[in-house]
Amino acid sequence: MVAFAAHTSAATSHCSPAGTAILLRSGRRDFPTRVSCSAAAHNKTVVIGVAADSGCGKSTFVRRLTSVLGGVAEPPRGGNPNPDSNTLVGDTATVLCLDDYHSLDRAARKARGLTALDPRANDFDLMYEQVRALKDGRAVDKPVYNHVTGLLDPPERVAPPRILLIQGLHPMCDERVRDLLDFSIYLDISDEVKFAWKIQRDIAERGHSLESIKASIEARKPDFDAYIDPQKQYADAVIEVLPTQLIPGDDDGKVPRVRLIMKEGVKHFAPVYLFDEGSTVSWIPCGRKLSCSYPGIKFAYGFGTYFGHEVSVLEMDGRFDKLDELIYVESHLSNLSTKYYGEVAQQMLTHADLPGSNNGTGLFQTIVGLKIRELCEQIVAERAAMTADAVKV
Ligand SMILES: Nc1ncnc2c1ncn2[C@@H]1O[C@H](COP(=O)(O)OP(=O)(O)OP(=O)(O)O)[C@@H](O)[C@H]1O
Ligand SMILES: O=C(CO)[C@H](O)[C@H](O)COP(=O)(O)O
Repeated sequence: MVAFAAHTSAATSHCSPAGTAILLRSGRRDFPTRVSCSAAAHNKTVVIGVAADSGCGKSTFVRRLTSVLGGVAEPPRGGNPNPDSNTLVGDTATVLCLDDYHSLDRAARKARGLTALDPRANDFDLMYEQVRALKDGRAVDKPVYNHVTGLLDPPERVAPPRILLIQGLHPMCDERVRDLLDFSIYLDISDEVKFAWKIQRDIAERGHSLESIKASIEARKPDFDAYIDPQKQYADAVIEVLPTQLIPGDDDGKVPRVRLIMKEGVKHFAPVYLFDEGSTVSWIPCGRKLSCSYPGIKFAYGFGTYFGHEVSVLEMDGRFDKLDELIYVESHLSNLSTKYYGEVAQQMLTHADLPGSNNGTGLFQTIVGLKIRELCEQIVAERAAMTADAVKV
């Protein structure tokens, strides 16, 4: 049986260095922060936050999520779009990358000896003002951080969408921004797996050396521990990725053990369960209906506490051999928020090319995407009913 370890209950870490960061303003204040009215009604935009360190799967998760929400989210078009924009705009959802709120460009960070993870390199006041404006139905002129040049480009206009996804290093760091979120997710990748993913990507795609990758991870680690990692205590759902326990000593991340930690009591979010809600289950599905090559697959489900919150935890260790057999696993899970039988399996097959599609990272990202779709639909329906009631009165 897998132990669902309790985490420390006290929230001792803070995202801003003692008494300073979030009120610091930078040269970025020259950027226009004006907002303008649009047709969207007050507080109609649902805001979802996705937090993780760099290279930990935020973009992959957002791709799965926007696919579940419907339509394709693409870089902005029309006007004079910035080809290096970080924004994605779809029929239902707009995705903002919070790197756009870096207040110091690459050279200024280097000169001041700060990493992009440090709140002093980011403008949380502007982030709050603009997320608030979008949530209230007002368009904003949002700055653009250019990852190619490392410079701050002129702002781009963002209209209020039905669903706003804010993804990046700090969606839950500033209390004011955190309070605007209708739901939040933290992607918690263990050091061993993060290192393995980064090596695979940065050596294969970016030509970096092993030593430079190690050095860059080490350099960011103190700020990661101080400002990024503490956000997980606020998340409604956490996807934790750890080395497998099926192969002793294995830590290359190719066979991950993935835990979906779901807070109890979150409005519009009923945690997923395996077999029987409220029980403790360990399940090896390999056999006639699910092919498993070495080292096999093991699921677990149970309860625990996470930073003082009651949570339920679904865990998968191992890899799928054949994605088209996934429906067997799906049929044993409940509260999936699917619209038809087999929707999880179908989504996984559609995105079979994305990283993690053959293991618990892809499975749990897909499930969280479906839960978020239902949550958004319920919030929109609830607000519409409240508006209708107010009109009657
Ligand atoms: N589930 C996964 N399994 C294996 N590798 C993964 C997984 N998710 C992400 N990766 C690796 O990490 C890389 C970065 O993923 P992704 O672009 O989704 O992360 P990100 O957090 O958006 O990164 P960045 O902040 O650097 O833009 C991928 O190219 C892949 O190499
Ligand atoms: O953490 C990051 C993205 O999530 C980047 O490191 C950060 O945005 C700084 O960018 P650059 O690599 O262009 O200096």
